[in-house]
Amino acid sequence: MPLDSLTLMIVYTVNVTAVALGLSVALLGQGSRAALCAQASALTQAIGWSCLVASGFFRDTWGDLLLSAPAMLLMSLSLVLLLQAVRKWRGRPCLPRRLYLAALVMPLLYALTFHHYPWRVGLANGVIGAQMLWLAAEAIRPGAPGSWRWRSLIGGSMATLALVTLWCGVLGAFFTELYPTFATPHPVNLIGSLLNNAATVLTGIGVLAAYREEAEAQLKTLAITDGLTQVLNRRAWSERTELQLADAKRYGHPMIMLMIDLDRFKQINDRRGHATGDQALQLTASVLREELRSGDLVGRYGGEEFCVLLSHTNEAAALAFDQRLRQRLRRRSEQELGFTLEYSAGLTAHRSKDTSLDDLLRRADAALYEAKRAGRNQVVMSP
Ligand SMILES: Nc1nc2c(ncn2[C@@H]2O[C@H](COP(=O)(O)OP(=O)(O)OP(=O)(O)O)[C@@H](O)[C@H]2O)c(=O)[nH]1
Repeated sequence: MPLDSLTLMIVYTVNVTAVALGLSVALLGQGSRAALCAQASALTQAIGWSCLVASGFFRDTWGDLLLSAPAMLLMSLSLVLLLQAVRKWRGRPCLPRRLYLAALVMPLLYALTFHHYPWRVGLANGVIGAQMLWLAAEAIRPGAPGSWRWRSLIGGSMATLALVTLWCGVLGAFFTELYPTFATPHPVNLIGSLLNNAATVLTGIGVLAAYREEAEAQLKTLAITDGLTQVLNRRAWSERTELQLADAKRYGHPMIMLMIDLDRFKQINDRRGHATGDQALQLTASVLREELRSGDLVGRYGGEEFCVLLSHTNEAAALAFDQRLRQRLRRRSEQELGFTLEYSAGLTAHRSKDTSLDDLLRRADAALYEAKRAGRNQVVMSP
């Protein structure tokens, strides 16, 4: 029995609606902007296809125009939304808002040229096919985050659909008698409908896989980050420092550890409130991040105590770093908090006979204690 193009399209519309509803149930309220874009994309696509199939029952009447032009708008919009989701998942900047307006241009031209079949079919399929190609390229392009699993599902589906859609456009524009309506039982329509069905399911799975990856990455970041200051927490800092120290031992790089403790922090809390104390900690972390180089490590070691590992650094450079840090913290705290933040620090260099991180921590801690005892607001180097 030959395949019936219209039935395939109706089945496809049911399928795309089911995927859209399924994604909404699975992802709604998960707090990911990319997942929200992907859900909105699936819903607009489902409504768009419903309009397009319905328009087939009003061929060449006002009803046809009133249903198929919005269908083009929704399909184009759906691809822009999925493109935004993929870009977010790949850590790329969002596209400008005017792109959403650009999605209006094709449906407008489609409506204006509605009575010129080759034009409108060529235009609509050409633009939608090009959008699919862009989306496929964005998913597949190397050099940005994202596992090959979801990228190949979304990229592969979009690339395949782009070819079919562009081919429909060529047939409609240049071989109109072979392709008089989108429901013509032409092989490209039949194959297109089957591929659309498969691609919708695969894209839906790709979206779920991308969201899962995003959620996993967020959990990993949460597990290693101090919630208040956004620097490494004690465990993550210690683990990474151990690795760097092992490297330093093997290759003989100079390494410095600096233990920093804010001065009279209890007074700040008592006099200005805990919220100001928290702001002071956040400011200190921000100043530390600004001063550090990419290979250095900073972690929150305790309440108002930070540990810094300066790699490829000798004592003189570490003392210069301490001076810069002190000045910047003083300037920014006066500007942003309205009082001066100061700290004491203990500094020690990595030695070849150190057996573990604890050896450095012990010396840095003793030096810090000396700095406090000597009147605070200074750095003491371990002998
Ligand atoms: N606001 C705020 N305070 C914290 C946090 N963690 C620890 N603290 C406070 O930090 C203060 C540390 O006080 P102390 O150990 O006496 O140290 P200090 O007042 O800085 O005195 P010195 O170190 O001798 O200069 C305590 O009052 C803690 O409650 C935090 O996350 N937020």
